[in-house]
Amino acid sequence: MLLENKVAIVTGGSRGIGHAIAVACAREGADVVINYWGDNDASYGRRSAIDEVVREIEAHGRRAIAVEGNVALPQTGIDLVSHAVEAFGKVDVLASNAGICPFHAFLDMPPSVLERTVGVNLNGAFYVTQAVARQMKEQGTGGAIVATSSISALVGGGMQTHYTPTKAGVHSLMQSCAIALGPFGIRCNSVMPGTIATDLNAEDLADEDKRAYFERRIPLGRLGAPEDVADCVVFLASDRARYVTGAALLVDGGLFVNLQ
Ligand SMILES: NC(=O)C1=CN([C@@H]2O[C@H](COP(=O)(O)OP(=O)(O)OC[C@H]3O[C@@H](n4cnc5c(N)ncnc54)[C@H](OP(=O)(O)O)[C@@H]3O)[C@@H](O)[C@H]2O)C=CC1
Ligand SMILES: C[C@H](O)[C@@H]1OC(=O)[C@H](O)[C@@H]1O
Repeated sequence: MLLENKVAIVTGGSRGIGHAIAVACAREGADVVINYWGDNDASYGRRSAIDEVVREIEAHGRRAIAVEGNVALPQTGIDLVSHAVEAFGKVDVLASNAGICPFHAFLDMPPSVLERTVGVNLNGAFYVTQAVARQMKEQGTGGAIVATSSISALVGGGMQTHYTPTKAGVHSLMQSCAIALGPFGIRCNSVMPGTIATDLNAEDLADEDKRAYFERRIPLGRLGAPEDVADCVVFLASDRARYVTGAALLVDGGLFVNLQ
């Protein structure tokens, strides 16, 4: 098992890619602290979603706790670490994954949409990474941090002008943290998913033409599944990637390179 007896924190673990990461970590032998938020209209019933993640982790014979909290707030990272240490004694792995992408046109983008997106996606990744890295440094046994960036760190989106810079920022954050934290044996990498079918883009991909366009453009011929990303996160979090830090792994079925 790749993460035997490790303790992992996964932000945004109630749904989509984070759900798959949390379960993959457990399958590979880790106990997991799952963060979620649920502060939106569509979030009714999220508690049952997180309960299901806990059940799936326990079915792998591992322990799980769910911790509600908005990652945009510095205190949430601190709380996640406290809960992990109290419940499991340490933190070995962080999957900084929570993110939002409220599609919006550029010219009439309200400041509130920009600020919320930057707050959750970029500031949130910073605060949680900082809190976890402080704990890992104190433990003195290194650690692995894997952030969910995106193919959108490398290419644009007309309805994502507030979002793509946050994903470039997350990638850059991992590069700089690799330098800052390397001396403590803490590795920092990112995954860059392409188009993965989740709640984040369900509405966007309900457009049959758009969905068909992606399926045609992706050389492997299908949209990604959350598990495609989760397995790569587990690899980067594991000792198999012991000499990998500051790297970004595209998980996109070949979408990025397919110009023509
Ligand atoms: N889907 C895709 O094609 C791609 C996604 N990504 C990135 O992957 C990550 C996960 O996305 P995906 O699984 O698709 O999205 P989902 O919408 O399916 O899940 C988002 C998760 O983030 C949580 N979350 C949202 N806001 C906050 C917050 N303020 N504090 C804590 N948790 C929060 C949600 O919690 P709750 O359930 O409580 O609302 C949920 O668990 C994001 O960072 C996204 O940018 C990158 C590339 C492609
Ligand atoms: C939400 C989008 O469909 C998804 O998010 C990303 O980061 C990818 O670039 C996709 O556009």
